[in-house]
Formats: sequence, structure tokens, C-alpha cells
Amino acid sequence: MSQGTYVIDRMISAKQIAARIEELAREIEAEFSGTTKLVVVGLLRGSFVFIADLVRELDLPVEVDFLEASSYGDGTESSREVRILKDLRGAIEGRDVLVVEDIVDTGFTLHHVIALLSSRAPAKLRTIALLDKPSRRETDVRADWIGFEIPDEFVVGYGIDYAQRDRNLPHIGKVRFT
Ligand SMILES: O=P(O)(O)OC[C@H]1O[C@H](OP(=O)(O)OP(=O)(O)O)[C@H](O)[C@@H]1O
Ligand code: HPA
Repeated sequence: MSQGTYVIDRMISAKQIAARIEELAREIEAEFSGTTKLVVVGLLRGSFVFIADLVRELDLPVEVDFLEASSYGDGTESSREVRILKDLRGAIEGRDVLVVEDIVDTGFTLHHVIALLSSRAPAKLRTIALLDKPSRRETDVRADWIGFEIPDEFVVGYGIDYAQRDRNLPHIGKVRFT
């Protein structure tokens, strides 16, 4: 799609996001209670805001690591080719791991990352996505926890970009091309 002018209509407020993260954190604490040190893996770049808020809400011993995966370029359509631009710093064999994704759209990114990290034999691998667009799915994948299910709209804000812009919006907005 072209990168013409667009406006952003608010979809999910910062307050709604914060309230939902509190609920999700309690569920994650229950799932990982007793873990010695959970490795929370943020998928860059889109999850950098979500992971920052989520880990501060978790009352668990955590380690934070990052994996950079990219497939969108500057457009609104997936290339369907997931490139790993930066790997984890630490080993995850035998560890409890939570992958933090900002949005699951076609599902190619999460599917690829789950396959990659599963091959490293973690003790437990779980996934969380702030946003889920199930109507766009092209692969059979679903995150274990989802913040909000959204319709087929291109969204930005709270870490999520359109052509690298708008990641710094505190809320989630939908892009309306004008
Ligand atoms: O389910 P999918 O269709 O694979 O889309 C989801 C992925 O697309 C975006 O990443 P992008 O490739 O734009 O990289 P970014 O996180 O650096 O913005 C987003 O952050 C997700 O990781
Ligand atoms: O709706 C979206 N917005 C931004 N990046 C994305 N990557 C997949 N879906 C989206």
C-alpha cells in the first residue's frame, strides 16, 4: 500500500492497556510460579514498550533478552519472509521462557520464532501478544495470552510502527489513509 498521508484514530487508550497488563501479569505469575528465573524475550522492535510495562508488573524473578525479527519493511503487508536481525544473547536450554510480541497479524513472525526457540529445548515456552488480528491469520498460531483482539485495521502506537513512525504514541490507534 502507498505511504500517502494518513490520520490516526484512537482505538485502545493507554489506561485500557495498563489495566489489561495488570490482569495478564497475574495470569503469568500463576503460570510461572516457582520458576527460578523466567527469561522474558521481547521481539524487537515492536514489543519494546509492551515488554517494559509487562516486566515491571510481574512479581517474579526475571531476566530480559531480545530477539529482532522483521518482515514488514515500510508497507502494511507482510513479506512472509521473517528475517532474524538480532539473536538472543543468552542460552535458553532448560529455561522457562516467555516470548513477548506486540501484534500477531498473519502469524508468520510468531510461528517462525516459536519454531526457532523450541529447537533450543527450553523447559517451558509460552507466548503473549498485546494485540491479535485473527481475521488476517495465514499460519496456525495463537499466543497463549492476548491483550486485545482487534479487527482488520493497520494499527500504530505503543511501540508499533507504520514505516518506523508513531511508535511513541502512548495509545493504540488505527491508521486511516486520506
Ligand atoms: O503476524 P505477522 O504478520 O508476522 O506480523 C507481526 C509482526 O509484524 C511487526 O514486525 P515488523 O516486521 O514490522 O518489525 P518491527 O517489530 O521491527 O516493527 C510486528 O512488530 C510483529 O512482530
Ligand atoms: O497492524 C499493524 N501495524 C503495524 N505493524 C504491523 N505488523 C503486522 N500488523 C501490523
